[in-house]
Amino acid sequence: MRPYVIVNVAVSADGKLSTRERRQVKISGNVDFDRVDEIKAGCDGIMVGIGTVLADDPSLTVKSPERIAERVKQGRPEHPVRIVVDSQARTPPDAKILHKGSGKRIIVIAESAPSERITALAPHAELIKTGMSQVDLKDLMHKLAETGIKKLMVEGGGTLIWGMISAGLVDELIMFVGNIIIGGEDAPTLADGLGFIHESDFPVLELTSVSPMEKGVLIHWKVK
Ligand SMILES: NC(=O)c1ccc[n+]([C@@H]2O[C@H](COP(=O)([O-])OP(=O)(O)OC[C@H]3O[C@@H](n4cnc5c(N)ncnc54)[C@H](O)[C@@H]3O)[C@@H](O)[C@H]2O)c1
Ligand SMILES: Nc1nc(=O)c(N)c(NC[C@H](O)[C@H](O)[C@H](O)COP(=O)(O)O)[nH]1
Repeated sequence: MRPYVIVNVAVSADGKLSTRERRQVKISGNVDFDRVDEIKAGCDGIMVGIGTVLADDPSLTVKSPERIAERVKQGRPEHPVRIVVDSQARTPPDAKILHKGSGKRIIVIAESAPSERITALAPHAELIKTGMSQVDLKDLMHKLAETGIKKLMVEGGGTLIWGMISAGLVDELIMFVGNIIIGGEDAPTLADGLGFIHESDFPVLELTSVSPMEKGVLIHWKVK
């Protein structure tokens, strides 16, 4: 048992998520941000990797007051449960994700996380421990499903998305491809990590829709 997992990202025309300095870049505009907000509002959880928290300091809250009101009307919390995959508990205790907006936060750590960092984070978030030196994403999905997370959005970055895809944990991939080229062999891409070697291991996608949006293209894929 695991949640239905949607990966949503904005990439440049050359497939990058940000610059090689991991500086956040405006790839899409307000129309796309509103589209992302709608998906987020429809999910029970939203998850990012620690690299994204350190680079962007996102809050990952639902932004539209109407969507928040609709969630509350349905008896759901204002925001999806916010989850950080953070093996060594590096989330800064003053990170926006821990302080902006109401609701539950989960920091997912590995057995080897230093105890003093765990102590610093404990007042701000629920901690889930899984995996020895790195978070065990399969086990995490199982645990999240047990807490009632049925639909989960993953917003990046490239290392976490690779981890999720290579473990066969992604159902849908939604990507906005923008009209800029970022370049740089060290700039994060949609799926970083080690990469597959054998063609037989490549996850195969099924194209479900393509549409022009803002100055780029919105692509929906299903993972077969
Ligand atoms: N354009 C977009 O839509 C978008 C969205 C999110 C992030 N970003 C960008 O992505 C960059 C961050 O990406 P990143 O790759 O450095 O970091 P990331 O956010 O993918 O976090 C990676 C970290 O997650 C942790 N982790 C623990 N267990 C793991 C596992 N089993 N598999 C994979 N990771 C695991 C590791 O500590 C790893 O270093 C930033 O520059 C950010 O701006 C862009
Ligand atoms: N859709 C989209 N277009 C972009 O051009 C871009 N750079 C991102 N990147 C993802 C971004 O990092 C997070 O969506 C915000 O950082 C959320 O942060 P807030 O909740 O607003 O604090 N996303």
